[in-house]
Amino acid sequence: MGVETWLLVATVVVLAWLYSRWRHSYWSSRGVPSPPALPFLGHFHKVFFINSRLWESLHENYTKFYQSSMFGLYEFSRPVLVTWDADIMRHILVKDSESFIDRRDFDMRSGHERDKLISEILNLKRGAEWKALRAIMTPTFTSGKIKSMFPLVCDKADALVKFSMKQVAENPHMDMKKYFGRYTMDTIASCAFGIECNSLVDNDEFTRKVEAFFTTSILAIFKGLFCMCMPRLFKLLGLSVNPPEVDFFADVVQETVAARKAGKRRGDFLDLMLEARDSSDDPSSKHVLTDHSLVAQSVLFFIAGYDTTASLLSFSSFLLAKNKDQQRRLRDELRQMVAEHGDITYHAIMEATLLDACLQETLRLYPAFTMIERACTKTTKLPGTDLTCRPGDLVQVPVWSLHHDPRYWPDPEAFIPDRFLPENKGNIHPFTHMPFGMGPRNCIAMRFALLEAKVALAKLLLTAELEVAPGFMLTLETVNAVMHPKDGIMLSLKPVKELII
Ligand code: HEM
Repeated sequence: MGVETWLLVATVVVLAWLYSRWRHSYWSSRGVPSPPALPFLGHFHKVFFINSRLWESLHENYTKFYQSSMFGLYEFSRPVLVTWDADIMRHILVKDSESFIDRRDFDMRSGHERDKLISEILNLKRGAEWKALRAIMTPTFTSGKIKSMFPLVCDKADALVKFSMKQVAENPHMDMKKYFGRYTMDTIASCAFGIECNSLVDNDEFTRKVEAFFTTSILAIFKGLFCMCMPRLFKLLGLSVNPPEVDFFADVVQETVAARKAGKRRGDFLDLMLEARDSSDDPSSKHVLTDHSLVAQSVLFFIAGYDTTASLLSFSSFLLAKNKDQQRRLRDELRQMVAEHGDITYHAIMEATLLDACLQETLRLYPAFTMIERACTKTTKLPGTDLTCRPGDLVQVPVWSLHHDPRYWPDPEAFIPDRFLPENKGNIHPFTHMPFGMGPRNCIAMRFALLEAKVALAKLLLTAELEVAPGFMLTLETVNAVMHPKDGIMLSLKPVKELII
C-alpha cells in the first residue's frame, strides 16, 4: 500500500474515532454520569446478551452512581438511561406509560418464516398493535379463568411429586430444576392447549426442544450479531435468528388449532383466546389476532411458561432446603390448611400467606428478569430533571439492584419471607419489588405462574423434606435475558413420614 492509502486509512480511522467520541458525549453534555465507554462499542460488550451475568455490571454502576439516581450507557452509539429514581420509574412504567409503551425493537430482518412468526409475539409487539393484542389476551388470564385451570394444575403437580419420589429410590441427589421444568412444560401444554406431552411420565421431547431457547450457544450469539450488522447478507443466506425448535412448537400448535376449528373445545387458554377474539366488540380483533398471530402467542406460552416458573420453583426449593426453620414453618401452614379445608383447594392456597411470602421473597432474591426496559414513543421531559427522552430512547430499571439494596431490604441477602407477610407489606418501598414488572406492560401471566408455583411447592413440601446436596453451590446465569440456576439445583428429598415431628 502506498503512503496515500495509509494516510487515507488513518484519516478515516481518526474521523470515525472522533465521531464515536462525540456520540459518547451525549450523557456528559446532559450532566448524567456514565462509566468509561470503549470507542465504537460503548458498553455493548458489558450489557448485551453476550454477558450472561448482566445484572452484575448494572449493579456495579448502580452502587457507584447511587446518589445520582441514574447513569447513562451506550450500546454502540445508542444512549440508554438506567434509572432507579422512584418518580421517574412511576412516570415511565405507570403514569405516562403511554409514552413508554414499547420495549426495544428486535428487528428480525432475516425475512425467514420462523423469525416472522416470533416477531408476532406479544412481548415484541409495539404501539397500537401491542395494545390491541394485549386487550384480546388479557381476559384469558383473569382470576376466574385461572381458577378453572386449578384441577389441571393439581394433576400435574401430583405427577411431579410422584415422579420425584420415584427418583428418590434411585438417586440420593437430584437436579430438581430438570423436574420442575418438566412440570411447567406439562402444565402449560395441558392448560394452554390440552396437549398431554407427558414429560413427567416417559417423554422429554418437549423439554429437550424448549431448552434450545435457554442454552447459551456461540452460534446463536454469532447469528444475532450477524443479523444485526449485515441484515442483507443474512437474509440472502436464508438464515434465521431463532432456533429450528420454533418449528416444532409451531407445528404442534397448528395441529391443535386445526382440531379446535373442527369443533373440539376444552376450555383451555387456546379456546379462551379464540373466544376472546370471536366475541370481541372490536371488528379489528380478527386482524389483530390472526391465525398466524395465534400460533405465535401459543409458541410464546411454551417458551415463557417453561423456564421462568421452573426457576422460581428451583430457587424457592433451594432457599427452603437451606433454611430449615422456614421450611418447617411453611409445612406447618400447609398442614393446617389441609386440616381446615380437607385438601389443597384453590381458595385455601390463595389464602396461604406464608406460602405467598416465601415465593415473593424468592423472587426478590432471584428475579427472572434482572432488568426491565421501556422504549420512549413520544418526546417527554422526565420529572424532576432537565432530561428529555426522544422516541426510540431506551430507559432501563435495574430490578436486581433494587431487590438487593440494603436501604430498602435490611440484611438483603438473607431469606426472610416475613417481609412479605400482610402485616409487613406496608413497609415495602414503592418500586423496589418488581419481579413481574410494573404497569400496563407487566407480566400478563403473573397469577397463573404464581398459582402453578404454589400448588407444586405445597404438594412437594407436604410429601418430602428438602435438603441441599452436599457440596452443591448455586451458580447463576442469564440466557435470553432470563436468570436461572446455571447447573440446576441439586437437592435430596426425604419422605416426610420418616420425620420425627
Ligand atoms: C415466575 C414466573 C414469571 C416471571 C417472574 C415473569 C416475569 C415477567 C416480567 C418481569 C415481564 C416483563 C414485565 C415488564 O416489562 O414490566 C414479563 C412479561 C411477560 N410474561 Fe412473564 N413471567 C413469568 C411467567 C410467565 C408465564 C408462565 C407466561 C405465559 C404463559 C408469561 C408471559 C409473559 C408475557 C406474554 C409477557 C409480555 C407482556 C407484554 O409485553 O404485554 N410469563 N414476565
